[in-house]
Amino acid sequence: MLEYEKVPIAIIGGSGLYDPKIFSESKEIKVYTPYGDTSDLITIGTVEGKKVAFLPRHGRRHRIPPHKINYRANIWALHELGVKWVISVSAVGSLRMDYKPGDFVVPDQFIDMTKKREYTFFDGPVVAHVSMADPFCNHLRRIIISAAKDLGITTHESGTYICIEGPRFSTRAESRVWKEVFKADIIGMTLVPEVNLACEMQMCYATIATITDYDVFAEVPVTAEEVTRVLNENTEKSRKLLYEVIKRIPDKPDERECSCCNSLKTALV
Ligand SMILES: CSC[C@H]1O[C@H](OP(=O)(O)O)[C@H](O)[C@@H]1O
Ligand SMILES: Nc1ncnc2[nH]cnc12
Repeated sequence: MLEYEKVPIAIIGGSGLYDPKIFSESKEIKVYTPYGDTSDLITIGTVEGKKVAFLPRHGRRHRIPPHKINYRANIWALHELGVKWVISVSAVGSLRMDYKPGDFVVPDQFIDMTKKREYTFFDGPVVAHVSMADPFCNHLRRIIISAAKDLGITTHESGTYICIEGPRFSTRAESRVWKEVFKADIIGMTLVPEVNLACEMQMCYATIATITDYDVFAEVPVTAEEVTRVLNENTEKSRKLLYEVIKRIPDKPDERECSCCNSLKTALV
């Protein structure tokens, strides 16, 4: 078995974030997994003396659509590197007027409307049912929220992310259901099963959701063109925030103030 150097923190970059541009020195490595290829090579760099891995979930040239991402390979590879903290960045649509394009959200819940993905590492004979009551790491969420506040980035401290299968956007009727019946706050296509799998690997996982558009409940429906334009404006803010968050992550894994590291304790059958 290959031995990789240990890296405690990882960033998973979403649409628009293909290079974090925050590393003082970096190199690229390939990590082999039983599930096949990761979305791209993994960059390992340093931020203020801390080792950080970076993986763009759609690949560097955005060549993998959300329903084709090899989520299991990505999370397995990060686990193989010894990652304990995963900060993911995702472009999202807003389902409410007071969550505006350009604002950030740190989601605390999700609703899964995906249809055909690989959701677990436990396909048998070992069976596990991890708790998803609180899917995101509250310790990491608090670090992100306080860093964003200190940087003056308009950030909503909670929100329910509805994950659709994609790659198409929602119909107006669907958007109405997500907003008015399900009461979701933001919408995207990638959080599930990324967060589930990170949880199964007992990692602390939280998301910086960057709002690019009002979903199709708005008068002028969302387009990929609109998303891309706002994305570019959000990316610089994401980089600043990531830098600040990494600085504040505790150096030792036993300083984690959450139960993510024990998620399998009560899950195995
Ligand atoms: C380019 S618009 C739709 C695309 O953007 C989001 O990706 P990510 O979460 O990786 O930033 C959304 O989920 C879709 O995959
Ligand atoms: N409105 C939207 N629906 C789904 N995914 C998105 N990603 C960014 N905006 C989105």
